[in-house]
Amino acid sequence: MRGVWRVADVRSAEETLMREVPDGTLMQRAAAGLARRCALLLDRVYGARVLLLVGAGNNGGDALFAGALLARRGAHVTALLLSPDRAHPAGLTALRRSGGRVRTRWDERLPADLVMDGIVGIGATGGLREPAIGIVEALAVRAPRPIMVAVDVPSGVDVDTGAVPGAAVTADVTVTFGCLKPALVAGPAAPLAGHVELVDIGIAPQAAPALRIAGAADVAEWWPRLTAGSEKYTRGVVGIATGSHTYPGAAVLSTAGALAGPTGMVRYAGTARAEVLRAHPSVVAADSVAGTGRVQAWLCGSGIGTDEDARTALHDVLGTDLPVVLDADALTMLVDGSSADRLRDRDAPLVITPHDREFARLAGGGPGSDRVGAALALAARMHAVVLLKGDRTIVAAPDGTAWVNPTGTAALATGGTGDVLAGLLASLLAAGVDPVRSAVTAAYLHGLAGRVAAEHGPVTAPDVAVALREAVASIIP
Ligand SMILES: NC(=O)C1=CN([C@@H]2O[C@H](COP(=O)(O)OP(=O)(O)OC[C@H]3O[C@@H](n4cnc5c(N)ncnc54)[C@H](OP(=O)(O)O)[C@@H]3O)[C@@H](O)[C@H]2O)[C@@H](O)CC1
Ligand SMILES: [K+]
Repeated sequence: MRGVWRVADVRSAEETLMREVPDGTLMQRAAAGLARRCALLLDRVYGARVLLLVGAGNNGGDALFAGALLARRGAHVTALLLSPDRAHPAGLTALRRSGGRVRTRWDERLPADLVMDGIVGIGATGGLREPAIGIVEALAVRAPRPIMVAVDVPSGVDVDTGAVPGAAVTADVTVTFGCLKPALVAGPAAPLAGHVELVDIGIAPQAAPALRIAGAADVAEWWPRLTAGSEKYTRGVVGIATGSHTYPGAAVLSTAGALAGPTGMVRYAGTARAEVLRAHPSVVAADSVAGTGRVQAWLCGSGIGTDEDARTALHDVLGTDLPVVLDADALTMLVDGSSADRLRDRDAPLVITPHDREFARLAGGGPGSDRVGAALALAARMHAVVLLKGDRTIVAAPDGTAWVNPTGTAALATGGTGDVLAGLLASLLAAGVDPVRSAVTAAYLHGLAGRVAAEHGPVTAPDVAVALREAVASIIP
């Protein structure tokens, strides 16, 4: 698991360490790491043209010191000072001593193979300001486009939320210091960071992380293991109440997702029985939730519709004392409040998997640009684990912990992939995995499956279901 920390926690960790090391040490470590990464991005440092965009704070200081290191290796380094009176004095001296040049006016002709964005870092408030906006826009359309390296964070993003309040830098690479920050991994800011490289400068935040990122090792650890004594019932049985005559595909896809999971058996309940059995002969099918044998968790929602039968299915699922995943149509049915008493009376885990429009219906407004904050608020209100789908899917728990999924891919933005995800998630719950871990694991493997499927061309939801097995096999020993 990797942690992601907010600015206040980074600052406090920085202060702790600064009491132990000589002045300027952290900036020297940051600049050395930054210069090393920039050198790797350039074909050749000697003779390369490097442009530093230098703001008024320490972020600009990092850029100046890194520029000095590159200048010593023969790069032609020019620093453009955006607030000439406030540029980091020691950084400026170092750059000048190393042969770097300093400019205080933007000129379209300033050459650049690589641009270092040291406009603003964790001291940012609001979007970029002039003259930075004009300069960043001009560089973004320059041909050939220079390599854009953001120092610590892309300038212009809201570091704590990942919102992008105005103009911002789009980086190819962000070299960040000490620890990851929310804007590098979540919200609309995350894609602006490009490839994120972490430079260890010795800080170790003590606070709980604002966000967590699962890795393959976590997923492998959480996935239930088969033993010699395993049999279908001990592995868990998952119940799937999805799809209908009108939408049998949703039933087939969510069942496929469940079959890729760790449970030993899948029971289907609903009117798409025939289609499910044709596609997946190992499934045991019934017409209704009430008529289904014992299961350890339920998935209810996608393609089930909102008619009387669908309402009965939702009512019956929520009437159990089992973990439940609600998706799509089930979320729509929640909004009218008719299941409120059932929800209130439940102690068993509930996981909901909305996309933005479903989220808006449930929460009374869309997630906005603070997606983590919005997901956490809904989780607390509904006493449910919220898996908010997106390019960087968020998993938020009622206890205030939040995760962001690192494996997402745009290839998954196609109809039916959410059904596969929900099926897998329900299977993990039925196998006894804790609800947050189930949601994080399902999102992780679903993202990997999307990537695997995309290697073979345009992706459809059935491709993702097939690729899920390969994704599981690549992670689970
Ligand atoms: N933490 C660590 O361990 C280490 C941190 N280090 C580095 O220090 C950085 C933090 O430095 P910092 O605190 O000096 O703030 P910083 O980000 O340079 O910005 C402040 C200046 O920007 C301005 N400004 C604000 N918003 C703006 C906007 N939207 N658009 C334009 N300008 C804006 C603001 O102006 P003002 O509002 O005062 O007019 C103020 O002058 C950190 O990100 C990392 O790179 C490393 O060196 C070593 C270890
Ligand atoms: K920056």
